[in-house]
Amino acid sequence: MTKPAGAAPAAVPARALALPKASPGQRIGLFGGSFDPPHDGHRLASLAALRRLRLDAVWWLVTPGNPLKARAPADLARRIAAAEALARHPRIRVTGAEASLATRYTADTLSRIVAMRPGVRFVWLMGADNLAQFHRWRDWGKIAALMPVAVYDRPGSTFSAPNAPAARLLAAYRVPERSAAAFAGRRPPAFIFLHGPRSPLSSTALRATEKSPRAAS
Ligand SMILES: Nc1ncnc2c1ncn2[C@@H]1O[C@H](COP(=O)(O)OP(=O)(O)OP(=O)(O)O)[C@@H](O)[C@H]1O
Ligand SMILES: O=C(O)c1ccc[n+]([C@@H]2O[C@H](COP(=O)([O-])O)[C@@H](O)[C@H]2O)c1
Repeated sequence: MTKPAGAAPAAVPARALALPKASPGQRIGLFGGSFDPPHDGHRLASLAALRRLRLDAVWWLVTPGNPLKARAPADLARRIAAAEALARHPRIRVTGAEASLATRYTADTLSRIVAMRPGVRFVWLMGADNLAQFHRWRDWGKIAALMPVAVYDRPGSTFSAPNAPAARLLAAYRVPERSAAAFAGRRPPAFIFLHGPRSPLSSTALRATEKSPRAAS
């Protein structure tokens, strides 16, 4: 049932606010996103990263809000619940930990996560569209210095992403796809562009096709 406009945000369950556990040496992909709503494109990119980068798990970091997006996303509890329902994979973990860390910018979030889970080999994952604006993120160079960055191909960004300002600046650290299996163990900065099956899905398109109960009847 659709939530009435103006309803108070639902509470995020405590288990979803805690940072997941990981052991030193484990390889964890961090996939930050609005997930508003989550879709199979998120799942496709996550499963490809799990397999190609030989990750132990991918954590979906459902953000309280992308600092570059003016539009506020749907409430966090709903997005987390939807992401959990969609992920359905033993190695994909959905977390709202960024909200409890009370960080707004990814560089700050990742600094905290690295400090809280010493010895874990984290990789920052993002779709190719985000690489195009990565140079506009706060302290993006700090992110690249903190952990290897893996970019997954996405329709509309296949050819533009490698020419994005951040991609040019990271070009000297680009690792060929044939070395993907050892990528998570590399000392940052390291950057890889993964190609594979692409999904045309986007949250923007899904929001546009969402029907109100009145329109659906
Ligand atoms: N179809 C897709 N293929 C590859 N990566 C994707 C795809 N959809 C989203 N991503 C990546 O997933 C991460 C989270 O994206 P997000 O939750 O904003 O979804 P989105 O579909 O891009 O949403 P929106 O249309 O609202 O911007 C980003 O790194 C984004 O690049
Ligand atoms: O830190 C920043 O400056 C920054 C700017 C834009 C986006 N991000 C993060 O990038 C991730 C993807 O965002 P989105 O909205 O494209 O799903 C999400 O974790 C955001 O918080 C971070």
